[in-house]
Amino acid sequence: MTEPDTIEPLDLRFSQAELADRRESIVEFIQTSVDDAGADRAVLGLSGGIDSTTTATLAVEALGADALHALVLPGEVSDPEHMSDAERVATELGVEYDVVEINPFVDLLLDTFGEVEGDYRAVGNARARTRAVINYLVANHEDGLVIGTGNRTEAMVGYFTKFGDGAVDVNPLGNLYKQHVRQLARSLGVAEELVTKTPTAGLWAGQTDEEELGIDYDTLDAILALHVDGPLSATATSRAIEVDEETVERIGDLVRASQHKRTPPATPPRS
Ligand SMILES: Nc1ncnc2c1ncn2[C@@H]1O[C@H](COP(=O)(O)OP(=O)(O)OC[C@H]2O[C@@H]([n+]3cccc(C(=O)O)c3)[C@H](O)[C@@H]2O)[C@@H](O)[C@H]1O
Ligand SMILES: Nc1ncnc2c1ncn2[C@@H]1O[C@H](COP(=O)(O)OP(=O)(O)OP(=O)(O)O)[C@@H](O)[C@H]1O
Ligand SMILES: [Mg+2]
Repeated sequence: MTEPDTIEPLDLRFSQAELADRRESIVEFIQTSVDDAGADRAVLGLSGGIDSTTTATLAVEALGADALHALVLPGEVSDPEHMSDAERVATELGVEYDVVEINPFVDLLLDTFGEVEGDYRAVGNARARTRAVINYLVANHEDGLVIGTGNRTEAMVGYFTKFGDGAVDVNPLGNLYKQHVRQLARSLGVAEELVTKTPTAGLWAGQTDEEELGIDYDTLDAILALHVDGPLSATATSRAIEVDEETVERIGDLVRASQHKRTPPATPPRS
């Protein structure tokens, strides 16, 4: 286990005792969610990334390998190495998994709406929503819950596709910042190359989260913890972690603008 000595600009990692508590409560949460829903099993998309690897590992701890069905869903722009990492994770965890190519579904959309071709955001989000359709097909058929992999960092800035990878029944990692996910993954024995792999949504060629967001995850975690979830003003946050105030304000704007993704669809008042 190769943990860095410290994390800049703000080390938010848990103590070993806190981490053990979090792990226990997440495992219990998965068990209770499936039990309370009267479900038999759980379905989860595996991408070869750290969020889905960690979630799958905890889901197996909670439910047993026999109760998890993993779906590896490559698309035209998926990195084949990530897909083989996903298959390796499923095999090592001993869970049933299917590999389903999403290209035919997405191609059908592009054949029908030719003008969308080249709109990488619209097409990328359609890839994420196609995966959601497949996850729910299997969940319906097997009386399963769809287990989400979203963490607090991406949820807060709306860095997910509405009704795409955001279309899930529960989010076990939803209260963890990205650096917590890495810490938890290491403690679970997830391979270091998966922990340190560059995070990518894999929605278009060459996409990386940090490049698209324009900020690295450790700085983003710090701004969320101090300013958005915490009491510090933008100015005080900027002083505390030596990030310019515009960046802190920009993150605050992303949180406000993505509120619609974290709440049920709005309706007009009843009277
Ligand atoms: N104020 C408002 N109230 C109600 N609805 C509102 C709205 N503003 C937009 N909308 C709706 O929301 C839509 C935009 O949301 P959405 O379709 O999600 O699209 P959008 O947020 O533009 O794109 C998704 C973002 O998440 C990233 N992503 C996606 C999937 C996975 C990951 C990852 O980390 O793995 C990251 C992706 O790279 C991209 O940056 C609009 O087209 C509109 O329909
Ligand atoms: N090719 C894929 N096959 C199956 N599921 C996928 C695929 N790509 C994305 N997903 C699902 O969408 C989720 C969101 O992607 P996201 O990139 O945020 O997480 P990750 O890939 O697990 O980790 P990282 O953020 O480090 O890349 C994934 O965790 C996974 O459940
Ligand atoms: Mg990813």
